[in-house]
Amino acid sequence: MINSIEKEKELAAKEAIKFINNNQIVGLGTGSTAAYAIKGIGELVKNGLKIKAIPTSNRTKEMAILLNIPLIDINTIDSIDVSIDGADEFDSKLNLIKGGGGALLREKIVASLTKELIIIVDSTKKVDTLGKFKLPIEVIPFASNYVLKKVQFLNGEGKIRMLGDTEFITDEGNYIIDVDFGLISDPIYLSSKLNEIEGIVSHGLFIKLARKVIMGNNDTTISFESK
Ligand SMILES: O=C(CO)[C@H](O)[C@H](O)COP(=O)(O)O
Repeated sequence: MINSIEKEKELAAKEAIKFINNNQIVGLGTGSTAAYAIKGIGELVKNGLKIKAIPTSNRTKEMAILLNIPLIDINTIDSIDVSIDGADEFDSKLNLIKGGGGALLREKIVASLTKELIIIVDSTKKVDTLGKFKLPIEVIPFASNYVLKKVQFLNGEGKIRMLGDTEFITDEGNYIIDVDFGLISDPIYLSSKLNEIEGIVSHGLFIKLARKVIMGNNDTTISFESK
């Protein structure tokens, strides 16, 4: 039996894939919610949809290959028509925290190249103020201690993400530091301060990137559009 949160993820994904059209370049997100969309896109491709896709992680790439979704090299295109990805939190301005799955760097690059970024979530991801979910920050391993110290000056308490006894390593060979900033009242300010710190490759604050958030809500979906 599929539980209600999984149902919400699946409903949001099914709604989002309706926005994909023939001959588009499509960004494929990472995570359990994005996986429902990728599965749905696989079905559409099987039934004749012609797209070229750009995966945001090695995991997603493997899934796309298994589903025979044609891929294209991101370095050969100028823009992406539509991307579908998940999020760890979103607020009423459609600012996001992403990176729970550790793919934020490629996700943010894909999001930045995308004309229409559609975020799909279950109803637990909607917040008044971002920050209950610790902010993932991708750092080069050489700078991890330096960045831990620097985020303290921004009132952040960080920990290097571990996988068992060793550091979690991203697809780009970096570490993730998960930082508790408390509630983030000014995500634009925090984002700009983090962008100034040497050694941070990317962070999970996605500001003004999402066009639309589709949230599963019990047996239906609710869409939030950016203004
Ligand atoms: O940002 C992400 C991966 O880096 C995911 O989109 C985010 O963590 C949400 O994942 P899920 O859909 O499994 O809750």
